[in-house]
Amino acid sequence: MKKIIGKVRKACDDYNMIQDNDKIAVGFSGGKDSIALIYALKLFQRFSPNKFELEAITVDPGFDNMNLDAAKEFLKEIDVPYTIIKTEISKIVFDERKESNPCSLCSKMRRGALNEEAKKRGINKLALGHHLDDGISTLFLSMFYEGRINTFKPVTYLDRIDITTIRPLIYITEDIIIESVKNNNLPVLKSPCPVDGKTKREFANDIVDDIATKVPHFRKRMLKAMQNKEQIQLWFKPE
Ligand SMILES: Nc1ncnc2c1ncn2[C@@H]1O[C@H](COP(=O)(O)OP(=O)(O)OP(=O)(O)O)[C@@H](O)[C@H]1O
Repeated sequence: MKKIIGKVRKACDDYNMIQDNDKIAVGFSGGKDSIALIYALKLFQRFSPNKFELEAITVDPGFDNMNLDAAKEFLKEIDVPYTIIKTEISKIVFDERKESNPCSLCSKMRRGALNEEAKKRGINKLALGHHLDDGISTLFLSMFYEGRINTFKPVTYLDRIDITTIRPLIYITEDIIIESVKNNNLPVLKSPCPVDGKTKREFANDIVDDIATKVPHFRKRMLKAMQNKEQIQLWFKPE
């Protein structure tokens, strides 16, 4: 966890993610990334120069096989207040709308429910568990499927609801998260989603993994490229 906390601290410093008196809620799916994020932020809270409150919120999409008992127990143990919002997202997305691309609507509805609950609870920062591999695969997906060079930002201000989204795991690769979750015995919920493992995201993740076996320091270089404001050379047409 030390490695993760150090990089969380660096990301928070580099992008001014946390200020004094912030009320931060972690969007907690039950998965490895968000549980690692909660644990890292809880440990970071002890020595962070900026004092902040921390809680966790889960949007329960309504899958039959989603059991959050172990997560509840863990969050109680580490003293992080926890809210679960029951929704009918899975029924709407899979049974009623029978979406051919369920991820997009599901994620929109989840984000909406999460933002709404955060607002209700007086939260001003919403922390999400996206890590470096997610940043790279999002960049690839946007090029492959949208024809633009784009990935999520480390910090995004949502002016409609006056909440800032932060992503403190952006400097951490997935393998470090997997190792840390295992070493610390964090209770990870297996994804209850029926399309888990079969999405475009997994396709992009596989490409990232494949390139990383062939290109030395691939993820580090991609991070550098994503942070590099100066050396961009593309095919812009003259104005
Ligand atoms: N049901 C949910 N309730 C609350 N927050 C969520 C939920 N699902 C996802 N999130 C938040 O959005 C982030 C990105 O979601 P995504 O579905 O891509 O999950 P992921 O990359 O598999 O991460 P995790 O391992 O935390 O599930 C998660 O890390 C988490 O912070």
